[in-house]
Amino acid sequence: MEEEMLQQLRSKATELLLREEWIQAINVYSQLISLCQQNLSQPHQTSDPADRLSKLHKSLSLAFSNRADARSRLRDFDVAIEDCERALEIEGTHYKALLCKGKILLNLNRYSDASHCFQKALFDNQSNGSSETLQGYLDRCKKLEFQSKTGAFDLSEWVLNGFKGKSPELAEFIGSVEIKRSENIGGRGLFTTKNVEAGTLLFVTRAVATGRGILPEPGEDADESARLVMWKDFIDKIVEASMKCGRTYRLICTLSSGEREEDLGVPDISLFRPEADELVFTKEKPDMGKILSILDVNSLTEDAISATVLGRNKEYSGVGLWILASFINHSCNPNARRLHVGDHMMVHASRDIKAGEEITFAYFDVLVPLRKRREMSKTWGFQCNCKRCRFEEVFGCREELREIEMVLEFGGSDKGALVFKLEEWMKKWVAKGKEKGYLRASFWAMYSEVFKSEKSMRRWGRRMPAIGAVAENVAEAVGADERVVQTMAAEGLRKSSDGGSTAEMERAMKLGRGICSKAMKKQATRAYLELCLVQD
Ligand SMILES: C[S@@+](CC[C@H](N)C(=O)[O-])C[C@H]1O[C@@H](n2cnc3c(N)ncnc32)[C@H](O)[C@@H]1O
Repeated sequence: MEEEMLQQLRSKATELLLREEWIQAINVYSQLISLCQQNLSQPHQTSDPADRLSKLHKSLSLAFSNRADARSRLRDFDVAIEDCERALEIEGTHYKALLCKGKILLNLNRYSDASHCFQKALFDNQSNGSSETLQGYLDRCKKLEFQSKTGAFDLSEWVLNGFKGKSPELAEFIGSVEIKRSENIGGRGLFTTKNVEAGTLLFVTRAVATGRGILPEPGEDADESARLVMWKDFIDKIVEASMKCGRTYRLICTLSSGEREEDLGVPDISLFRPEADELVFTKEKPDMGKILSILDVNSLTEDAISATVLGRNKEYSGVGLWILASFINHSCNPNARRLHVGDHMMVHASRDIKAGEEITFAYFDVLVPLRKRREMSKTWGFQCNCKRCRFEEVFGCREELREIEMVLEFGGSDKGALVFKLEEWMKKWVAKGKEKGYLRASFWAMYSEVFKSEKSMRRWGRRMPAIGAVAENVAEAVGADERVVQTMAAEGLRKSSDGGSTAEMERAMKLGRGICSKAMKKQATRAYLELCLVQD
């Protein structure tokens, strides 16, 4: 009778599991678990009590590990791991429980803990015939653990194959960075702990959640509702992740909700290392209001100017929450950029950064004059307080710059003449290297137009600094930018096809590091830059 009831529940649960009806399967496994526990606590008249106990224990451990599997499919990792632990308390090398726990830990980026589970599972009798699968998981753990310890990522093959196939699997990685108070900008910010070269990866992090969709052109009727659907989906996913994972919610709560940033605590960077946390799961009921205001301040869109989305159809728009990246402040002379690969964000230096310098990226376009940047930072809810803005605040009142802005706004003048004038004024004002870079960046649109026009170059080229020098100066001041590198690479490609110098191409390649990061080797960087030129 006892066995009959257990068997009925087991068959029903297996069927639900096979049909991938996870919630119902979890319910039936919960009933099975209760029944096993009840039976274990009640003595029973039987000819072989030891055999009965052993069968009940087997049923119980299997039920726990199957419920863990169903829970993990719903990404309910905290409770799924608890189930694995309970199965393993009964049977220390339970194959299914170890496999499930290993997969969850791999998903939580705890590579060495996951590896430990897969190793142990290899020794279980039931692993016969599955050693290849386990070896596959062990190889993945090894590769990801290496990436997470060294920051040695390589996207070259994928880039050179034209982003065909699945995007490469990436580990999470935290390089030489720390969170500190930002004296210059305010609130907290992310800082380097040693000198880093342009292209160096600073960290790689996976989104808590993303929302993606194909949005109609801005202004079209359907635009607003498509955007709302994407945001709603994104917010729902964040709330779900906060409810299911105590650690995720705790980390989200370290972020700014935009108020009194100066009073917020400064979390230690180790908090963000997945392996640093003990597997102790305390649940807190997520506060919806708090989550919404945090998302308001910290959500990032993938199509920002300092971001490059690799390997996805450009028509897709995406929004996401990447926790560590949320500590990065905006600057109009940024020194970092981000690459998006699937749900991972790879943040790298877009120019050389000194130890102790704040890491910043551009929330909005910084290749525009101060007045435009002021408007944009206002829509972000802050007044930019960066070094470049402070410098241009003083220079910005110069009548000569106003004149250029007016002409640019209303059009009509020879841009070559304007560039020439600005260059002459900068000489008169004795502007230093970085300062020249700031002003050239502010008026990049006009420089670019001139460099791209053969007619303008014939007329003004000899009286202006070369594209290579201007581009390097701008990149030194505001970090490498795709548009600047593209203008230089275009000139390089044009000259090389004429059989001329490729010095511009070489310089573009050097700056390309600041765009592509060291995760792309030389050939891949070149292929990527050429691809950008074709698409331009
Ligand atoms: C994503 S958070 C950046 C980290 C934040 N400072 C913190 O302490 O958590 C964005 C917020 O930081 C502040 N912020 C970022 N860049 C800034 C800038 N250039 N000038 C002034 N405030 C800035 C604004 O309050 C903005 O809403």
